[in-house]
Amino acid sequence: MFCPKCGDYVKPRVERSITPTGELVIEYHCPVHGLLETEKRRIFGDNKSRVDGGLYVALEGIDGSGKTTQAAMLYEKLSAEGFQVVIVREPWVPAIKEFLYKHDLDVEAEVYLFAADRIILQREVVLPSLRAGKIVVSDRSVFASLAYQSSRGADQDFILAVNKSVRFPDVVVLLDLPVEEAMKRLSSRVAQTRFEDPGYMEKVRAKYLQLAEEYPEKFIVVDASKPPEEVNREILREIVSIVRSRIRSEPGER
Ligand SMILES: Nc1ncnc2c1ncn2[C@@H]1O[C@H](COP(=O)(O)OP(=O)(O)OP(=O)(O)O)[C@@H](O)[C@H]1O
Ligand SMILES: Cc1cn([C@H]2C[C@H](O)[C@@H](COP(=O)(O)O)O2)c(=O)[nH]c1=O
Repeated sequence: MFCPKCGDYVKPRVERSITPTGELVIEYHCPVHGLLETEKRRIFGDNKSRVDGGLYVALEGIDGSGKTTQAAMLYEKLSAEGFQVVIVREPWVPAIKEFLYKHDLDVEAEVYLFAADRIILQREVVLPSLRAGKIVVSDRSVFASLAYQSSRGADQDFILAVNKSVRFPDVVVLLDLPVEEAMKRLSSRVAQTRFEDPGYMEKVRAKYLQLAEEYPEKFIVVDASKPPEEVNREILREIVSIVRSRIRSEPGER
């Protein structure tokens, strides 16, 4: 892509996001001079395929592992395949998120706040969407609490007990990435959170890999250091094969 400020072609950094009204926004950034071009696409199509009981897919991984990027790509591809897809993100409630980011809390208080936020999100969006046969792609889930808060010393059984009324995802895609690589990716961000400390992230990464062994029926571990399209192809292959076994088509449709 051409950058007028560089006066040359550059390999852009691509950021994808989804607006609440269902538009896919793709931004192309020059690595030196920032935003070059914004592309907007409507991605709500005539999607009729329902998945029996819905499918709750969580994207997990340390900060900067590419969850948001992959969520947007999954939305785009699964919608194009004719599925109804809903994207959500934890933390969900802005006031809870702001409080958690601002204050260095006692870890058990942190567990309660993340769980309260999750319960609100599930009642408001996740559970009704699953009942309607939609695919819910969630940027983080209860497994984030199991990885992050236990890495700060919270007991795993305590975290499970606090989250006892929470629905667990059907599938957890763990985007596994070395911390050094994640920190490089995050360095271009203006605001970094108190959670993005390399030593802490090493513990969190190890905990996620341990959880993948504890819950092998749920976890798909993906090498997130590959290019985004390649990572997405791998995730999509797994999700589509699960979804195909659960499709409920409307009469006269696919
Ligand atoms: N596979 C990839 N290879 C290289 N860069 C990537 C890849 N995936 C995402 N990125 C870039 O890394 C940065 C972080 O990605 P993204 O925001 O998707 O991560 P995240 O896991 O959602 O982070 P956070 O948990 O902090 O919100 C972005 O600049 C994104 O463009
Ligand atoms: C759900 C959840 C999240 N966290 C941490 C993990 C991240 O560092 C932040 C969320 O940041 P993001 O950039 O918006 O993904 O919160 C956590 O510690 N425990 C949880 O349960």
